[in-house]
Amino acid sequence: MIAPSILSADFARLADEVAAVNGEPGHRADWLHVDVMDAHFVPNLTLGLPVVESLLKVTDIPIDCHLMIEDPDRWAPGYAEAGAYNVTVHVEAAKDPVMLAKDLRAAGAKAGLSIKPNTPLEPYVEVLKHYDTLLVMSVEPGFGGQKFIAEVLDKARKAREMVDTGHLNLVVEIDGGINADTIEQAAEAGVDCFVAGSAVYGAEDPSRAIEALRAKAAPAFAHARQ
Ligand SMILES: O=C(CO)[C@@H](O)[C@H](O)COP(=O)(O)O
Repeated sequence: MIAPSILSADFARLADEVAAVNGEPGHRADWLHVDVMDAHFVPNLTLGLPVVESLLKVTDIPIDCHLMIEDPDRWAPGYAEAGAYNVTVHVEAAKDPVMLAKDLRAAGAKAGLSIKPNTPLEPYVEVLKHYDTLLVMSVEPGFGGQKFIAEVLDKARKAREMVDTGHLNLVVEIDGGINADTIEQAAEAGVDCFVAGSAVYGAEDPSRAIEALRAKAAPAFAHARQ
């Protein structure tokens, strides 16, 4: 799956920017990645629930909210109640991630857990049994257009192995620095869903960029599953 991140879109023309990734099958975003930043958990400020509510009115692409905020236990369920498809919180910020996953699911969303590049996976394997998505950050959260940190692929590989052996049941998603040069390595590592901001919205034709990313990932994705 390809999930364009609207962080790299033109915020003054959001509805048009969303329409630009809602093309024919093959050119269409599978999920629309929405980065919520609070200027506390990360040093950047983006958008919040009112904008997500507006986006939900203009698209049927499942909305994948990535909450880079403090106190997600308090704020994240609101995004699920609004109708976001997947709501991801940071393990470094959640106070009770197991209870939070239950709250998100009870509100009708998939529950996602994100880990920063320097956060190890192992301590959270039991917690991840309550989640539907693992978002492996391949840049420090906060800004688009950063360089891919290849070292995080070990975490994606471990997660894939646990999914394949039935220890976990989740979508492995990666976020940060994904482009035509890096997507193959991520697909080889067993990633299912690729967030791409600048590689999609920095392209002249975002829907063609999605198609190109998918074409790069597909053979490596298939190879990793042989
Ligand atoms: O969460 C984040 C950044 O914190 C991402 O979703 C970025 O929006 C990805 O942008 P690119 O690295 O693909 O340009």
